[in-house]
Amino acid sequence: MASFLQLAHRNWQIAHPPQPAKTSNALRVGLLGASNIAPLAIIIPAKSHPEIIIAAVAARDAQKAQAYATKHGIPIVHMSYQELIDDSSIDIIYNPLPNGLHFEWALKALQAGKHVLLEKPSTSNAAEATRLFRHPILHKPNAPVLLEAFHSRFHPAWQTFMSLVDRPNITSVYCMATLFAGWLPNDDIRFKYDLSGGSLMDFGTYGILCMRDIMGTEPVECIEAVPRLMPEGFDQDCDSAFRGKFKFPNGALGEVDCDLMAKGRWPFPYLTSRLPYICLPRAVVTHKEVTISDPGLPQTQQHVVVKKVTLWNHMSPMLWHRIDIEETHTVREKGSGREVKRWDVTRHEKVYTWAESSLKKEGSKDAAHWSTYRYMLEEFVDRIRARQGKDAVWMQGEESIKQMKVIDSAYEKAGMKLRPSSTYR
Ligand SMILES: NC(=O)C1=CN([C@@H]2O[C@H](COP(=O)(O)OP(=O)(O)OC[C@H]3O[C@@H](n4cnc5c(N)ncnc54)[C@H](OP(=O)(O)O)[C@@H]3O)[C@@H](O)[C@H]2O)C=CC1
Ligand SMILES: O=C1OC[C@@H](O)[C@H](O)[C@H]1O
Repeated sequence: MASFLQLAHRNWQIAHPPQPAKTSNALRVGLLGASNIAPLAIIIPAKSHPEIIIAAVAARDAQKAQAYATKHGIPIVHMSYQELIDDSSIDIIYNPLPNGLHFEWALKALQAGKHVLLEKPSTSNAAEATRLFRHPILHKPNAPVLLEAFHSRFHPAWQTFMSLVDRPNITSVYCMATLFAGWLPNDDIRFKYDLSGGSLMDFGTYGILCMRDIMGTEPVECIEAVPRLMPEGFDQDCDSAFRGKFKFPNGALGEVDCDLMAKGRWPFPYLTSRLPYICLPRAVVTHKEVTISDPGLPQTQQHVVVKKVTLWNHMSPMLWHRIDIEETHTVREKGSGREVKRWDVTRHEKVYTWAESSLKKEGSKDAAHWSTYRYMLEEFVDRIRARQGKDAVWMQGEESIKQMKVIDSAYEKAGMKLRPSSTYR
């Protein structure tokens, strides 16, 4: 009961953060589109950031833009995306348009001298990502800041989980996320090929990022790719689910499993004490057996450990998460290999703020109401102000390119078309 109240309180705080006064030089953000995600991803996080003002919104439909602005207290409404980008009072453009419009509107915003917070996946494919992140505009003095908004990696739970992984000894990584069928309509932007949809482009991007981050290197090859296409009558170039297996240079395997129309894999309404875990998004890392020093043992015996580390709810750890560290210890005879004894040790960690982490983050001002998006916003502003600390978390443009290369490789392995490139230059 106490932990349920804590969970409810934490989530209430995230939705209702404190609202300190804005500084006189606060950065002004313009929103492209009256999107579903902006309230969670930037409008609410901005409330508690003294240096961020949500100043303007533009939507294709003026009435929709006006209604959105009124609902969220946004002072300026623009009649078109271009008008927003041309607004000289705006410093930052937040781009949560459908994936297929990310490249064009991010580049237009950069060309207008704006910083850009760009929703994931950054672009439609690796060719676009390369053009965008290696654009000369980003490599001149005082270049604007461009960030692919992979919010989850900014959270201390993810960083702490990563510190528990023993990279050289990883044998496999499994990242999964599902959404039950019916949550998204069949004509959602995520299921339209022309808008660069697909489950791999959506939930799958988190899995790919987690896998790459955990491994700390790039896969050599996508060795298996199993898409489930949209139902008949809908866009058959789009995957509603995707499972991809990747081989890494040290032989380790990575598997990404995502489903935006899951049936029978979601626990509701058959909740039992065990089931809630079954379909929760998670990242699981298994390691090979390692020998550890155990001075209490006779010379003829050895002590080995196999470790598995799981982060439950890796995409939205601020709502709830748990890190499981499970170790299987074995003592065996060196010569014969005979097992002398075996036991399991399991511990759990929860890390909602840096103060709860075994890692330290110098100068962090975080608080219990910070979501993954709020952590990211802090780093984004610090980067714009050129005051990022030595422990700064970031997503480099080159990583965004690698991310899209892995996605492309999986679509190619599945025999599917790559998502279409924009003709904008
Ligand atoms: N970081 C995160 O946690 C999340 C990120 N995302 C990402 O954010 C982006 C948007 O997702 P979400 O907010 O759910 O999407 P929405 O369905 O709300 O679409 C976003 C906006 O796209 C605009 N749009 C422009 N052209 C089209 C078109 N042809 N068809 C439909 N919409 C169009 C609409 O703008 P207008 O108002 O002008 O009509 C709409 O407001 C995606 O890239 C997604 O991957 C999504 C959810 C979570
Ligand atoms: O990024 C995302 O996170 C939350 C999901 O519901 C959504 O489909 C996805 O775009």
